Parts: sequence; C-alpha cells; structure tokens
Amino acid sequence: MRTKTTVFRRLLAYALLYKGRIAWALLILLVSTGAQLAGPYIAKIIIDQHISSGSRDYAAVLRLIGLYVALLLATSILTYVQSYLLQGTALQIIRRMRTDLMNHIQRMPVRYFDSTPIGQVVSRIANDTEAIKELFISFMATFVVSGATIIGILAALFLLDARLALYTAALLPIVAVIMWIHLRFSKVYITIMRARLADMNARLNEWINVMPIIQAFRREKETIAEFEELNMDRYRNQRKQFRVFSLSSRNAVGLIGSLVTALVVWHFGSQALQTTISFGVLYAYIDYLSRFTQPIIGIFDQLMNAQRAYVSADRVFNLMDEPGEYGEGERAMLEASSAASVTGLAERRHAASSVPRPEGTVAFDRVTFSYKEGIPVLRDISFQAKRGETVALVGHTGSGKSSIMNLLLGFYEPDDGSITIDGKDIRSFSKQALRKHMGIVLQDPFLFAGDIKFNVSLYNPEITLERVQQALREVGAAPFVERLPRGYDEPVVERGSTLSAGQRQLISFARALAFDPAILILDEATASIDSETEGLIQTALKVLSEGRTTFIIAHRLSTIKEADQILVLHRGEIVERGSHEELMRRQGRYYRMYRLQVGA
Ligand SMILES: Nc1ncnc2c1ncn2[C@@H]1O[C@H](COP(=O)(O)OP(=O)(O)OP(=O)(O)O)[C@@H](O)[C@H]1O
Repeated sequence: MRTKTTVFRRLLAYALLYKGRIAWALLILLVSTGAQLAGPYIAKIIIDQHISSGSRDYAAVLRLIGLYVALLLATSILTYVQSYLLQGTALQIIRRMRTDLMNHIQRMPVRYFDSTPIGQVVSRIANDTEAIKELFISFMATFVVSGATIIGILAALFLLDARLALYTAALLPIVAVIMWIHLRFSKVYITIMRARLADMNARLNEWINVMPIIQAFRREKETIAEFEELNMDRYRNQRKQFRVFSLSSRNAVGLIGSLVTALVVWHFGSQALQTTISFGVLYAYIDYLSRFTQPIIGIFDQLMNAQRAYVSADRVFNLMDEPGEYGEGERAMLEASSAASVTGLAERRHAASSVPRPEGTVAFDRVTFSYKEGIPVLRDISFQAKRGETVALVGHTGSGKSSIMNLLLGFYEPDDGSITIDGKDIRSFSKQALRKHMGIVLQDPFLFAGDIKFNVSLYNPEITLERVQQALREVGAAPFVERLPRGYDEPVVERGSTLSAGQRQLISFARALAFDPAILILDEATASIDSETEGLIQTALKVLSEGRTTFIIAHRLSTIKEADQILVLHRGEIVERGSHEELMRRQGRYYRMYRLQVGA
C-alpha cells in the first residue's frame, strides 16, 4: 500500500523537473506578497505621523500615497507574472504525466485489458490527471501564496504590536482543528466519488459502443434506468460532500475572523481612545486581520481539490506501477526522454527497426495455456510452420484458434511448452522486437479515424504514399478507393463505419501488405460478404501470403483448400492435421465440417 508520503514524493519529483521555473515564480511571489502587505503599514504611517499628529507635510503624505499606489501596481503585475509561471508549469507537469501514463498504458499486457473496463483507463488519463493538475495549480498558486501571506501578515503584526499579533496567532490552532475535521469527513466522499466516476465512465463507454444493439433491442428505458441509478448515486454523494464543506469550512473561518475583529475593535478601540494604542496601528491591524482570513479561506477552498487530487494521484501511480511489457532498458529510456520528445521517438524507432527480419519458421512445442488458472483452453499444442508456408487453423467456435495466435503475438504467455521463431524462444525477444516483423489482420478489421492512406501506413515513415497505393492495388482495393470522392485522402470516421465490411477487410489487407511482415496472421471475417467481394478477398489473400509464413484462422473452409497444412482444433487440442486432400480422404472431423459447409 502506497503511503501519503510516497504519493507526495512522486508528485514532487514531477514538479522538480521544472524547478527553475518554480523557483522563479516563488521568488516573485515572495516579493509581491511583501509589496502587498506593505500597504496597511504605509497607511499606518500616514495616519499616525501625519494625520493624528496634525503635521502639515503634504509632500511627505503625497510621497507615501505615491508609494502606496506604486506598490499596488507592482503587486498586480507581479501576481500576474507569478500565476502565469505557476499555472503554466502545472500544465506542463500534467502534460508530461499524461504522456508517461499513455506510454505505460501502451505497454500494458493484453491480459490487463481483459479485466479492466476501457472507461476506467480513460478516466485515469482524462479525469484523474485533470484533478492532479488542480492540485499543482491550487497547491502552488493558493497554498504557497496563502502560506506566504499568512506568515507575512503575522510578521507585519509583530512589527505593529506584539500583543495584537499573539491574539491573531491564537486563531491558527482553532482553524487547524476545523480543517482537520473537514478533511476527515470529506475524504470519505471524495474517494467514493472518484470510484463512482470511473464506474460511470466505464458503463458509458460500453453503452455508447453498443448503441446499435441498445436501439435494436429497444433497451433504452432499461439503460436510462441503470444510468439514472449511477447518476443519482453521484448526486447524493456530491450533496453530502457539499454539506460537509459548507458546514465546516469558509463560513466557520469567516465567522471566527469577524468575531476576532469585533473583539479587538471593542477591546483596543477603547484603549486607543486612551492612547495606549494608536489609531494608525488599530487601522493597520484591522486591515491585516481582514486580509488574514482571506488566505485561510483560500486554503480551505483548495483543500477539497487537494484531497481529490491525492486520490487521483494514488490511482494514476497505481496504474503506472502495474508491470508493463518493456524491452531491456526501454523503460529507463522512455522516462529519461520524457517519451514525447522527438529524440526519444527517433531512438525508439531506430531500436525497433534494427531488429533483423526472421526467416519465419514458427514452432509450437507442447504448449498448454489457460486464461484463468485451472481452465486450460489449449492443451499440448505442437506444430511447425516452415518459412513461407500457409497454415490454416479450423475448428468450432471457442476451440482455441485465436488463443494460439494470441500466444504467438506474445499477448499472453503459455503455461507450459515453448514457442519458437527460427528456433529462438519468443520469450527471449522484447514484445516490440517480436511484433516488428509480424502482421495481423483481425476478424473485425479496425480502422482508425483519419484517412484511407493513414489507415494503411499508420504513420510509419518508411511507408510512402506510393507504397500505400501499390498495396491497395495489389489487394484489389484500389478501384473502390479511387471511386471515393477524395480517393486516398477520403476521411475515415471512427471504426470506419461508413465503409462496408468487405472494404474494411481489403484496407486492412493492404495495411498488412504495406508493412511487409515475415509472419502474417489472418483472422478471417465471419461476416458474410457478397461473392464478388469474396472473390476479391481470395485473390488478395494469395497476394498477401506470398513469400511469408501465414496463419489463417478460417471460417469458410473453401478459403483454405490450398493451405500447406490444416490444423483441426477441438476443445483446445489438435485432433487432425494435414492438407485438404489428406483430411478429406481421412473422412474425419474436417471432412464432416467441410461437407456441412458445402451443403452436401
Ligand atoms: N480473454 C479471455 N479471457 C478468458 N477466456 C477467454 C478469453 N478469450 C477467449 N477465452 C476462452 O478461450 C476459449 C478459446 O477461445 P478462442 O477465442 O481461442 O476460440 P476461437 O476458436 O478463436 O473461437 P472463434 O472461432 O469463435 O473466434 C473459449 O472458451 C473462450 O471462452
């Protein structure tokens, strides 16, 4: 369990990256606080030395008033510079933290996303870092400013009159007790609220993703009821939180401040008449006292933010501490280069591109695997795919075809047995190196928001526009792309929903082809496509598998008649293997599946 000090230390480490700017801002802050607090002292001099004493030295009074105005001006300019510096630094810190977080999330094992709702992860990057930003802004801008003001006022009061200063200092313990009570109660609600916010995001994400299903099955009423429950819960907690806040915070401090002022006016006011205390001191004192409660109230207002930020920071660091899949020395390099820096990116690109291209011989040796402990989904899987061969995986749904490919891609580790590429265990490669020369076409080909050419090249600088066009031509997608109003620049909306399933598949084929992988994994689309597109895809498949070790997870057995090897899976085991003809001759499971599909 992380302690408060560790969270604080890690936040501090982020802040220290910008220590120069922060030091400047704090210096300016001290000067502006001093300038601000000199005001009442000058007023006291004007009252005591010129007005009360009846001196007629107008020039001196004018000079003092001039100084007063100059200080006011200087204060406002310095305050602007200081808050610009501090807030700008806070934004920098958060930008950096977000990049670090996103970098880390990209290195999280796939297994992590199996059990973590997407909305929760989004909540970490979007909401939690925002709350931490508030901490940096409020801590640096309000806490430090308020702290400096409080100390400054106490110092000025001691200069004026030690007794008055002691009266005021006595306020501090009372305020501290109120703050402590306030914090204790509000923390409970804040923790609940943060968790609920993440839950709500997770649910929202799911609902928006499956909106067509909600609408088609007319689940709108049920969905809104479920949403309303979450929403109501959030409202109730927020209300409780505000109740605690308004009860204990600024009102209480404001009230105490006013009472003390009244007490002092009543007590010392009569003394002033008897001249034990001058009018000037009394004026300055009351002015200082009214300024004294302001920073305390400011701190109170920000305490809630600080607490929220602490809870958020704890969550963000929790996620950052989850083990990610980093190559040797990669994490240190990412941290050192702040990930986003151009040199960092260039170095990483260089590191990944220096991985030599494998021949592409893939072997599974007695591989056993389970997603959940004790429930194996693959048992004793052994096979070899030689360089350039096409291996098809067939079997009923849930038989383990995708799981085999998940292991080859290094998304999961086998429980037992080994997987090798050119005789080298894949555990000896970093994930980046392992995937560098692998291509994948998913069952539901995912297209990113962007345009067609981006969806093929994915911003890989080695893939030129000509290469993109060539890849699209080779897989037979060029005719339809060129018919689009903006051709290769045609925008693709999120998930490519304006394109047909077949078109999306062809674009993802072109993507795989453009990356020219040594090992290709193709998860055939289950969606039925018209026979014309089917023909196009068949041809594209041939082009694509040419010269590379190809694995096809096939649903239409007609696709794989020419595969070098067909592995038939049943409940996580390979029950038959051979070419199409061999398996047909055997008249076993494959034969029955095939006959069923062709309608015989
Ligand atoms: N992420 C996961 N977590 C837990 N269990 C999983 C996960 N993915 C798959 N499974 C389980 O593993 C088994 C094999 O699934 P797999 O996806 O490999 O089957 P498949 O043969 O590819 O099926 P399909 O043809 O339907 O895609 C199934 O019983 C499935 O429920």
